[in-house]
Amino acid sequence: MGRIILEVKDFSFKYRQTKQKALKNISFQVEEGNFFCVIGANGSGKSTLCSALAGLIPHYFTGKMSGRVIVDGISAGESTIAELSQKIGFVFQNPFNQLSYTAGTVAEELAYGLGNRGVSRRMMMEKVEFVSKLMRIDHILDKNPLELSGGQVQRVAFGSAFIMEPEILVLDECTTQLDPAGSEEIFDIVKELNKKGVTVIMADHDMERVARCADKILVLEKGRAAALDEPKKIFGDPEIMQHGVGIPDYVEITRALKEKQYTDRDIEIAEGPAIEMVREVLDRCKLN
Ligand SMILES: Nc1ncnc2c1ncn2[C@@H]1O[C@H](COP(=O)(O)OP(=O)(O)OP(=O)(O)O)[C@@H](O)[C@H]1O
Repeated sequence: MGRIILEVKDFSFKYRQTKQKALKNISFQVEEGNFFCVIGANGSGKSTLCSALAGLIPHYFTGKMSGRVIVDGISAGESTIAELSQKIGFVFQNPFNQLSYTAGTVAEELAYGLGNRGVSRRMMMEKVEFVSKLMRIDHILDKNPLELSGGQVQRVAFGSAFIMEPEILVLDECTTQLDPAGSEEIFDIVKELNKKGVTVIMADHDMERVARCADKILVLEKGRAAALDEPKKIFGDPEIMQHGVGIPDYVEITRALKEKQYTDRDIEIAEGPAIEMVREVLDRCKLN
């Protein structure tokens, strides 16, 4: 087992305005370099968990909290958001909430966090240029962030997170404003960063994407951890849909082939191996 970079210990949280707890006794560990996904029905607590990992709980959202979130040895509850931001970058569902609202241009918005870190002006400009090209926003660097479309703001939010070169990225349904092609383009960048060693924690509704990316999956159900395992075990469990989550199409197809005894292979969760299985079955049908 690799080094544990993030640990959640018996964590519970209730927003001040609500009666029910949004998270109940959640415990898990994330290994450095892993791609860790969080899935669950609407309202199951995914965003609340992401907020706790990024330190927005308890520093921004108030309520009743117990248990601990430990990020690379630091207790999130006892350190500041500024300290945590040295280690964690996040992109949230609503990118407009992530704008600084003090920057006059996209370039200033991207450089905002670097300014707080005392990075030299030359270095800042180099980094802004690199990240803006990566996120394909180099043509809007002089625009006011408040005049951008949702998709552009989402790209700026990603750029602002990437520019800080965090060890951990927390992504909460972070491509809601992008079209499918834009969304895939950004996930290719996220996967590339993950390959280079960045730990990714991602809440997402797209089960194909989760199955393709995740090393481990946490299933939340009404604020509780309903399951925690590798993708093949999670999606291979016939009971998984009872927790309010969908399964990738590839699992449905390969499970049907297995149940109807067209194959004795195990279910597949990803596109490539699932297509291979369907081909094998078709070839065998042709021979018979
Ligand atoms: N800022 C908030 N103030 C009060 N209650 C909140 C707040 N944010 C979330 N909640 C409540 O906490 C519970 C968990 O919500 P949360 O947004 O974490 O779930 P989710 O799994 O991310 O849902 P979705 O998939 O719809 O984004 C819900 O009952 C929700 O109403």
